[in-house]
Amino acid sequence: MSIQKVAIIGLGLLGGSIGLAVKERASDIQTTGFDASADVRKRAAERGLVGAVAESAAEAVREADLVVLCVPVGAMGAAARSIAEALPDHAIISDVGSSKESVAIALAEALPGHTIIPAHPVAGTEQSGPDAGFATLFADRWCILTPPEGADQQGVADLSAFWEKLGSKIEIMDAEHHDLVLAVTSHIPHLIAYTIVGTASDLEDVTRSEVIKYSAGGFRDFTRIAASDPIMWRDVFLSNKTAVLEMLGRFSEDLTALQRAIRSGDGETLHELFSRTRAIRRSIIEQGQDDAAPDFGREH
Ligand SMILES: NC(=O)C1=CN([C@@H]2O[C@H](COP(=O)(O)OP(=O)(O)OC[C@H]3O[C@@H](n4cnc5c(N)ncnc54)[C@H](O)[C@@H]3O)[C@@H](O)[C@H]2O)C=CC1
Ligand SMILES: O=C(O)C(=O)Cc1ccc(O)cc1
Repeated sequence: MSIQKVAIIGLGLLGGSIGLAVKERASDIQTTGFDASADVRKRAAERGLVGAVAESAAEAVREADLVVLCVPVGAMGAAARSIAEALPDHAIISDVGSSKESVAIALAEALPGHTIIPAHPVAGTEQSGPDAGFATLFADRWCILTPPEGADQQGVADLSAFWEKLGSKIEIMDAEHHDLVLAVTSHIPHLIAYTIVGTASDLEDVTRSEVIKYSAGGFRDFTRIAASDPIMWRDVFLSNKTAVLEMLGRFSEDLTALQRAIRSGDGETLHELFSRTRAIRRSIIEQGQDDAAPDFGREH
């Protein structure tokens, strides 16, 4: 069955972008939306992020074929519970959370018997809120679906077709693998950015004005990432604890090896690593995926 009515719960960057992308690229699909914040609901209505802004989560989902939960991962369980009584039996429940195993568990607990197909559009910016969304966010970006074992295949096909209409490329993998891969490619890079910007601001002999004045180089890229939403990222690290700690262990070992190379004057080790990483950056650019690199923010 093709999806005709989509309910979006959470009308910030991701929810708003889905609404705008549907309006621009799949205008035959009707959208309703709800956000727990009255201010966000008001702004969402002013910007026309969805066809209709509902006054409750239940009202938003009552006729939906697909519900997409676009709230911080720590709020997925509560958002799912808030739609439980009004959810049509046939509806697909999905989400856009940055971590997948814990979200899958929270959704399955809140909505037993429903078709749940978690997803993660690997597309975003450091901005958040109802003014941050834009229609092209998902164009040419991966959307990773993590259907649980035995998931309804028609539902997976319908959800894939929905994301393809918004311009995404689809990949399917299990939730545990997703969480390991994203720990390395997204979560730890954010943790490193939060750390380096925090360390610089803590240094007593580096004044705040010097940090700003000399931030034209690599530090500036880190400050963009470190400006990402604090609630969203708190929830990502708490929910993807196992994979992040596993990958952080490996990262610390590699950092210690570099520390040793610097201390012992081992230029060969440094040069070999930096050449390898330069080749990785170049191959990302050759594949037309340079937006996925640290300088990720796009004008919109
Ligand atoms: N920001 C990014 O670049 C990306 C974020 N994600 C994921 O998307 C999700 C949403 O992130 P953003 O849109 O960036 O956040 P956002 O902060 O822009 O929007 C989240 C919205 O959810 C609302 N909300 C919170 N709890 C709610 C509830 N129980 N019911 C209804 N509304 C509720 C908030 O009021 C807020 O307006 C997160 O799970 C995040 O991990 C995924 C890909 C990229
Ligand atoms: O702004 C950036 O650099 C990002 O990395 C955006 C982003 C944040 C979280 C995701 O789960 C996916 C993409």
